[in-house]
Amino acid sequence: MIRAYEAEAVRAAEAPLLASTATDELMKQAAFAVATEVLRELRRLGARRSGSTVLLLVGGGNNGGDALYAGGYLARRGLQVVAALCTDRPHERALAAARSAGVHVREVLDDAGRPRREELAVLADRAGVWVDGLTGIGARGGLREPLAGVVAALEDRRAAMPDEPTVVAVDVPSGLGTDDGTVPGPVLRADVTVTMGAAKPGLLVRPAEALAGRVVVVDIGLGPHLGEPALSRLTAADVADLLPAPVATDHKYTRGVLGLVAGSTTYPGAAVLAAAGALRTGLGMVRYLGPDAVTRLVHERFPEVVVGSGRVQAWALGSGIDPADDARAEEVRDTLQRALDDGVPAVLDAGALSLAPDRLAPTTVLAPHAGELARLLSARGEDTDRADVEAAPLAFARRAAARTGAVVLLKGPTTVVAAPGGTVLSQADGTPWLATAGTGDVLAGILGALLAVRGEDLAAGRDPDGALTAELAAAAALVHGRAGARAAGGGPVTALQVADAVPGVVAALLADR
Ligand SMILES: NC(=O)C1=CN([C@@H]2O[C@H](COP(=O)(O)OP(=O)(O)OC[C@H]3O[C@@H](n4cnc5c(N)ncnc54)[C@H](OP(=O)(O)O)[C@@H]3O)[C@@H](O)[C@H]2O)[C@@H](O)CC1
Ligand SMILES: [K+]
Repeated sequence: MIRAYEAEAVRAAEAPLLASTATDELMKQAAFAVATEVLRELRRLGARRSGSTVLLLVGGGNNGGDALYAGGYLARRGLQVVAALCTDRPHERALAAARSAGVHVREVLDDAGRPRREELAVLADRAGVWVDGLTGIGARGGLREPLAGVVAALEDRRAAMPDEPTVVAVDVPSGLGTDDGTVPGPVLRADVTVTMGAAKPGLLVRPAEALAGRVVVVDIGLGPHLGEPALSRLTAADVADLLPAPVATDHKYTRGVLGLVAGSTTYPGAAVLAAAGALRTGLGMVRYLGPDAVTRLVHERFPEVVVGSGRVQAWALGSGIDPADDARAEEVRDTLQRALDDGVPAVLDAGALSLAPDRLAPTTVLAPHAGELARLLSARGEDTDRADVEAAPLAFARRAAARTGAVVLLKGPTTVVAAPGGTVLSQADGTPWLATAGTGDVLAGILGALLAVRGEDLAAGRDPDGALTAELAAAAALVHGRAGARAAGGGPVTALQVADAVPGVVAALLADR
């Protein structure tokens, strides 16, 4: 599990260590890790960058101190290091250490405190690696001047350079929404982010995540002082632990039965895709409820699907359903109400989202994309649209979970899952090729199967804050993403191919357990 902590929690965890260690000890550890990563990048870049300098971008806080100490280590290794001071109050001890190690220091603000763009451009052009120590977790809101101007000038310069430099961010890319994953203003996009003590939520959710590059977490001993994470990301090992493999005494009812209300005469394929997702994930049985024509199509593909109602451990409702079809809408509403009354978990996507009652259960998963989430909240009196959600998916997933009392799985290039009890997860396991019709139906099937096989652990109030439900939703996103990547193999992929790749993914996850 990758655990991410907000700036305040990291500060609180640092406090006892700062009190008990010598001056700048933690900062030197952090700086050493940054220097190590810079050297690794230079090695990776090889001869192309030999003789090039390292440019330190130094702000007025401890983040700039990290960069200066890192520069000192690099200068002692024989590299040409230039520190561009973007503040009139640099960290004094770190600056002295950098100077005595041979770092060249340049002031890049004029007397009025504005960035000297030409001088900055010359320094930027000469450097193969930029170390971004402008601001870290101490910054609040979008970057102010002069740092906003410094970042804008550097981004302009980078765009004009034939050979882009490698940018190594100290702790977080400067300007990024550390806690909320937003991009509130100019941000210096990084290729590598060396983050201290623990990951931060903004490094694991869009849109900020896309500007952080590869994230390296440096252990500076905060572990015992950190509490509950603000956000987590499941690894393959975590997902393997969540998947119960069948045992010899299992039969189809103990393995879990999923009830599927999906597909319509307008979108019959959605039922096939959701069934495929569920069956390929592995469960005892799928029961299908739908129109005859769709049932025939499902049966042609999957004769093992059982038609008609009966006992189930979970429901998947909504894929390919037109909420304007009154009879079908009624069926979804009735089924959902019974599930809620009986404490049976359910996943709702597509057509079922607009049919959900105001309040749901923590074992109900709503699986919207950004536009659907905006409509869901708008229907509950909030004035919001797709662009708002895409700009702050973490905040909106949380808000929707709080508002509905359900787990919310917000689909996107990174999937955000929020539970009403506060658990939040994000998964980025897929491939852009997954943005194609029908893959959402497959995801609903995968998640439906996971809810069914873990149905006993979710039944009748056993997951009161939605924490396990949220983990299963995140696990479904991982399985779906990996299946997409496996099926795509770097090229286009269709939804049914994604479903067909799921058994291989599940087998690989279980084999590594
Ligand atoms: N403590 C330690 O030993 C350790 C600390 N560590 C490191 O310290 C970092 C945190 O350092 P920090 O708390 O000094 O804050 P930091 O991120 O440098 O920013 C403060 C500077 O930014 C400025 N500023 C603020 N908002 C701004 C804005 N919107 N736009 C523009 N400027 C803005 C603010 O200016 P001011 O508001 O004072 O005018 C001030 O100059 C952390 O990320 C990690 O790298 C680790 O290595 C572990 C050991
Ligand atoms: K930074």
